[in-house]
Amino acid sequence: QRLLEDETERIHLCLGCRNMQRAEGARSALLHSHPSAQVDVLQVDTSSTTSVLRAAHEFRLRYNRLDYLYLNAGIMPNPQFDVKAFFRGLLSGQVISMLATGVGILTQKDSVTPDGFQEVFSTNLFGHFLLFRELEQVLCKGGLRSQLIWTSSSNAHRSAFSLQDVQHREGSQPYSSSKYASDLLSLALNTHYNQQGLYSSVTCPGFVMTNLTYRVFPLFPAFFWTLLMPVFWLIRLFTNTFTLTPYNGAESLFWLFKQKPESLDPYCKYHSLTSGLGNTYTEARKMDVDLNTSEALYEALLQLERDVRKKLEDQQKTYQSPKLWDNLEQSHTTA
Ligand SMILES: NC(=O)C1=CN([C@@H]2O[C@H](COP(=O)(O)OP(=O)(O)OC[C@H]3O[C@@H](n4cnc5c(N)ncnc54)[C@H](OP(=O)(O)O)[C@@H]3O)[C@@H](O)[C@H]2O)C=CC1
Ligand SMILES: CC(C)CCC[C@@H](C)[C@H]1CC[C@H]2C3=C(CC[C@]12C)[C@@]1(C)CCC(=O)[C@@H](C)[C@@H]1CC3
Repeated sequence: QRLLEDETERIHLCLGCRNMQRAEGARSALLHSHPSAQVDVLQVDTSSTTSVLRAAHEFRLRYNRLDYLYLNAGIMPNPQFDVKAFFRGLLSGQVISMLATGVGILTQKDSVTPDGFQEVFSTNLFGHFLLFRELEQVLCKGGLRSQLIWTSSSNAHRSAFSLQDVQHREGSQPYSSSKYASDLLSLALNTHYNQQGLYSSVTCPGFVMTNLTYRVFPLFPAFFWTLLMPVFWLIRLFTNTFTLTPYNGAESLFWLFKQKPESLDPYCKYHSLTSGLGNTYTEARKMDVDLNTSEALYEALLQLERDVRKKLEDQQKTYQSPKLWDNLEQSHTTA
């Protein structure tokens, strides 16, 4: 919606969604407000490697150029709200930081996908990485610039992430770990791809009322959140991270669309913020990331990618099934 409202650009949108019914709903809503817009849909489930490879194949058949890839899909499954930690936080000097980041008051219960990956890691990070790798040829094309824009979070925290456990099999904060990993990966992608005209950035939409946040209290009806709105507007006087609406949350995603990518700082996260008076703006904040860790994560993801390709090739040989996508056998082993 924010992109289509920008009348200075004539854009062609492709919505990558796992649920086609919802995708068609989103498409119809966009066409209703922008009847002459070009909006396509493409089925993709970022938690499934075969779905990602199939979607990328379909994308390459349909289009020969991609300028912006918004990597937004994300989950925070089975969130557990730690009431004690919340009240401890309220009494401490850290209230604002706790409300802005949610660090320390939320844990999640993760599961394993049929591919054998942790679901949060696969959905929030690895599926996007694989999609990007598959779309490299349409992104890095003909000396033109292109941008990857990750929806990360201020919940991303170094303490939740471990290079020894990149999928976060062991801990109880897979969401924070996956978002910290996206911050690291973005830095590594800038190191490896800027020369080819590809730039990567991370954003945080702030605290937005969406299905993801409603699930924090699954037993409460939706109007519970509406009742809390005056409390949230009050909190907004003390922290600018309560953007609350998806429209406000998308501020930094749109802002990045308008920037020259080479002017962006690879060590910064771009935050959507809303002032006490309700004015929304974007602010760059330095991330707690370093080159060595980002490189190590990048290598680990490349290895996982090789494993996925090998497994699929073996499956195809065993069952002699026809190839579903054309460049599976292409070597992606060099980085
Ligand atoms: N809400 C907030 O306060 C914050 C959100 N974020 C991030 O913003 C992003 C959007 O979340 P938000 O809008 O809040 O949450 P929602 O749950 O409302 O939306 C998540 C979106 O991701 C899609 N999605 C989930 N899993 C997959 C998958 N496996 N394959 C393809 N699409 C998938 C969902 O599709 P479907 O419609 O089929 O469910 C949905 O459209 C996430 O990355 C989240 O981590 C970051 C900071 C704060
Ligand atoms: C009942 C109380 C009056 C209000 C409780 C509010 C909490 C449920 C929210 C306060 C800060 C919120 C928050 C998130 C989830 C819901 C809260 C903890 C996130 C963790 C959601 C996902 C993100 O990526 C973070 C940036 C959010 C940070 C703030």
